[in-house]
Amino acid sequence: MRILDFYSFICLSEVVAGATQDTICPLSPFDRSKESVCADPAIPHDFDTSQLFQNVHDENQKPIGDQSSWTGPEHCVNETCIFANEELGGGMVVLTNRYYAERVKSLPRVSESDSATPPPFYSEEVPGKGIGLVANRTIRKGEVIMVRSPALVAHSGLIVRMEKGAREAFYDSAMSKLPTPRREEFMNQMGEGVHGKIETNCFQLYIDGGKKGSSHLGCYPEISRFNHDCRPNVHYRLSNLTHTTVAVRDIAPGEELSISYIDLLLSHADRTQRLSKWGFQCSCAQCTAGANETAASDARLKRIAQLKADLETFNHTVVTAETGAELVALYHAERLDSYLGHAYTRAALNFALFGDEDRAREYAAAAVDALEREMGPGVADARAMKVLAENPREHWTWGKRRKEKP
Ligand SMILES: C[S@@+](CC[C@H](N)C(=O)[O-])C[C@H]1O[C@@H](n2cnc3c(N)ncnc32)[C@H](O)[C@@H]1O
Repeated sequence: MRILDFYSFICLSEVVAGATQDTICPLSPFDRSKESVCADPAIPHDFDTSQLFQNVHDENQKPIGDQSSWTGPEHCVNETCIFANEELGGGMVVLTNRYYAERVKSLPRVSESDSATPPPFYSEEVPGKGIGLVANRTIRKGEVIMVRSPALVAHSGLIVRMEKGAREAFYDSAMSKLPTPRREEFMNQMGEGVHGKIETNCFQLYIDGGKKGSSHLGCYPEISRFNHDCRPNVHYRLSNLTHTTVAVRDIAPGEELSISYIDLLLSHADRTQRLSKWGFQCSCAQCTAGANETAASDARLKRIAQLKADLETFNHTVVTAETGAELVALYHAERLDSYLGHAYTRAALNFALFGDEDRAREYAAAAVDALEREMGPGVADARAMKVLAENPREHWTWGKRRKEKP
């Protein structure tokens, strides 16, 4: 049995480029190489509207805006139409078919008031990267920086398939539905025309939990000013349509705020190749380090991949109680601050399997702290780790099967 099978009870989502998997299955903003993780692009044409609210309707959650504040469908090209809401987050347009529009309308409302106020950053030109966000005060690890709803949500497949001329007119019409400040914010983003801005700045979302054809792009104009760093100091998560950014380490005044656009566990060569698809060469400290440092980092990343594979195999004799601790130490050495939740989780479970009570408690408590920062307060994975931290001996993994090597 692979240990991953029972991890999946606890870790509902695997870390995918710094995001969590939810009603929307988010990937990195730009990392289209991972599309197959969530869905393939086919659109459900015949759908039963009685099923629309099945997964997302919750009596206690207000849907995303008053239904009457939505306009559309308008300007339909084949099945793709414009739906707009001037009230939400300063204005939102949704370019999709009727099925997904209904899903979007039923998602919970975003509470932008959870953002840090006044903003703990300013924007300025950063050498070699265009505009970026810079801290205007110390930002503490765990602080929520921004909570935002998108200005534009577009069905990736439908937009790509649209004939270019029709698409331009469609975009013009969509932009006209946004209130002027929101439209200006959107149009100020990097990229040529609306399509270029979508390609450069938007995050991949999977409405409908990754079901076939549910891939959309969500554009958050303020978030799009975050530059990429291979060892970012800010983590983002997407839940429903809400984009939340959180500091993963203390950030000093004057330091640039960064997120990652790609999977951070890739080697230097793979990261470079991945980022080149979006037309830039990464100038972060990790990518511009000397040859020796780059080789040492790549060696650590290789070892991380090996340890993760070993830990996933239930009866693996290579694994000792210390394997998880080594994994966590490597994550720290690599400054993978946005991925610590799962590293600590793996280590805590491994200590429990070996019957080491103190270390299971210690690592499970650290996992709770990291998971809540990365995935949000009270997330199921963190709750599961809390149970382990409180009483390792009662945990179902306690002392099970895995034995120290003689
Ligand atoms: C989402 S935008 C980020 C904000 C952008 N700098 C601006 O002026 O609006 C992504 C673009 O920023 C630039 N960029 C982001 N991170 C970078 C990095 N680490 N190194 C070099 N350029 C970067 C690239 O041009 C990239 O296509």
